Amino acid sequence: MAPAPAADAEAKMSARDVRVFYGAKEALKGVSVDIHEDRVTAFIGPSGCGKSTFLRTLNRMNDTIPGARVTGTITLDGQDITSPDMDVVQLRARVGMVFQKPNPFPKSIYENVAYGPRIHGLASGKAEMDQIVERSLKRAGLWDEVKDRLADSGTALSGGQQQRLCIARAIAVDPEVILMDEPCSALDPIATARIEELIHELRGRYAIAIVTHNMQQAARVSQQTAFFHLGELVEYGETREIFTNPREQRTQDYITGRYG
Ligand SMILES: Nc1ncnc2c1ncn2[C@@H]1O[C@H](COP(=O)(O)OP(=O)(O)OP(=O)(O)O)[C@@H](O)[C@H]1O
Repeated sequence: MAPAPAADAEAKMSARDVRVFYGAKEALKGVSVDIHEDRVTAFIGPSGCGKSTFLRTLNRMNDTIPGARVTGTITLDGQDITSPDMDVVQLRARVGMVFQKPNPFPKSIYENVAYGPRIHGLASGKAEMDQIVERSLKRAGLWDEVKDRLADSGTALSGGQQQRLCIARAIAVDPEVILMDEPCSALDPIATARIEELIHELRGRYAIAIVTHNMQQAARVSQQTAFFHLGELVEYGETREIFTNPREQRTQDYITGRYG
């Protein structure tokens, strides 16, 4: 196999030769991908190919899985995040995550957003916290729908609203990167369209990486695409190229629906 290319100094995050083992099983086999500040990067591929496993390496969520082991280098602004010295609580504030199933805390809408800034000491008082909550909900496109009921429970919102609340919660701690793991798969088409619009609006402010099994969605929201198959990164490049002129036969077969 060719040696992994050097880290891209322009990239927000660079993964090089990343391998993930669950016990003895190698689920990810030497993946090298860059995440850029001003772009949305989509991870696509058939079920079980390792998309979510790779996404989780970017903020060390695999640390929470017993038996999981990660090798290789992953940098954030040039700093190696795999180092044992890395403060993972700080890392997960800088590299936030939104999950497949909306998972608001069983607390008020306000508290869902204020929780992170409070534990990270980002607000010096109530007025500042109110501002953070308002700004985060506005950026997540939810403010107008909830501004008159901030004390209501986050879990009482619709699925799409709950997912936007989770995005507001991620935004509230002022992250640099947002990871989204199939954020629309539990949502109806209207709520999905709303999240896709939101991803467009957030691009440029945050580096975004999204796992999706929906190729149309990858084509709509991303500028870069990485195609995974059986734990390998088969092809990575501009979304337009991947979908119109893939270099690899396996990519061609996947995007034309031959498997998946
Ligand atoms: N916690 C775990 N323990 C053991 N094996 C795991 C674990 N999580 C994932 N795997 C295995 O690692 C491989 C990659 O899984 P992963 O969930 O990353 O794939 P994926 O491409 O995101 O799939 P999907 O689209 O179905 O979510 C699969 O073979 C899966 O069974």
